[in-house]
Amino acid sequence: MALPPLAISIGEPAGIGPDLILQTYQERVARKLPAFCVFGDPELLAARAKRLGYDFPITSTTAEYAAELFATALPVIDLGHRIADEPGTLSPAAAPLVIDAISQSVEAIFAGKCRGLVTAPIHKANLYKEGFDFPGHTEYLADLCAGGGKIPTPIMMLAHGNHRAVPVTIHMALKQVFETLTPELIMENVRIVHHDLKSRFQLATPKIGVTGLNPHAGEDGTMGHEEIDIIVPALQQLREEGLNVDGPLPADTAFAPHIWSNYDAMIAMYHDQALIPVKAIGFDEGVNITLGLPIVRTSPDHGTALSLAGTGTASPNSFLKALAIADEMTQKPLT
Ligand SMILES: NC(=O)c1ccc[n+]([C@@H]2O[C@H](COP(=O)([O-])OP(=O)(O)OC[C@H]3O[C@@H](n4cnc5c(N)ncnc54)[C@H](O)[C@@H]3O)[C@@H](O)[C@H]2O)c1
Ligand SMILES: N[C@H](C(=O)O)[C@H](O)COP(=O)(O)O
Repeated sequence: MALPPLAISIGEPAGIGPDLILQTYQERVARKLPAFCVFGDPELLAARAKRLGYDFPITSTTAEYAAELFATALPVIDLGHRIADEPGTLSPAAAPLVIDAISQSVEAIFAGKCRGLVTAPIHKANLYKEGFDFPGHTEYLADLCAGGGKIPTPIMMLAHGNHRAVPVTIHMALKQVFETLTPELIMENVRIVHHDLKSRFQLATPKIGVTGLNPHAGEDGTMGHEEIDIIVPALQQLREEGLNVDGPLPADTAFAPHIWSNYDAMIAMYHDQALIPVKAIGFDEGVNITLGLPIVRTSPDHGTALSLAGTGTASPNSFLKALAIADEMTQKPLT
């Protein structure tokens, strides 16, 4: 039996998401891509396709028929929101489309109509203006996956090949990081990463590095106490549980490729500590993978790149990698 399609949420319509989706569909045969359907606005996609010179059909359908249609037309689940094709120009009116695309993709996955989600980039500030109450996809997806009165803890993992990095605190102001970090939060993150590396990446005995927070991992408490008070106790407890963890590693050297390569994942204390290395070694090829959820979700490692939207010059590489990883991950049972 044919696999259900992957869901793609359209992302910010003024950004490069629609361009990348169209370019990816155009390359479906050459790259032997898996079937996917877009949750979005078919008219917007048609207008962007015309602007970019693509002439394949774009058809409104339901997720059930998308895989069958995929060979002949780009299948779009029409969410009923009409947005003008104005690349580079943000409009708050796009927020309902962007948000519904994510939520309805998740609904289709839970209903077994789609098998995993690749998200095109959203413009976070544009959504906040319209009352979107989540810092990003990662936190919104956790909320959508809530069950039994519990919201799962989502983990943001950025991966460039086998170089994987995870921030313990995600989308928050730097000064909030100090109040948020606790041994419990670090342990919860490490346990989820350990679990998902085993179950989703077939790594039987994951080796995990954990960075410090302060310069030189605190230099024995002379440059900050979070290592001694928070990180070391967390690592001790995790070792007692049998996890293979090293740290606190000074964050400035932890991501040197010869050190990072010793670990299946490097866990850092805040967003930029973890994301800068992945984006620096290959902005074009990094993929954002959400762990800790009962669904598979991947995303390119870049944002909306408003100035490139509608120009046809945005690189599709990270988006293609995100699609490939979602395809691979959804062919193995999630445990
Ligand atoms: N997954 C997501 O939804 C996601 C990820 C990152 C950023 N964002 C959002 O995107 C918006 C813009 O963020 P930003 O400017 O910091 O980052 P950005 O990734 O959009 O752009 C950073 C730089 O990289 C370039 N760039 C980005 N993607 C490219 C591609 N595919 N090909 C060639 N060049 C590319 C841009 O032109 C720009 O110079 C923000 O609202 C941010 O929150 C969303
Ligand atoms: N922090 C991510 C990045 O910079 O690549 C990005 O904002 C995406 O976050 P979500 O996947 O939570 O939207």
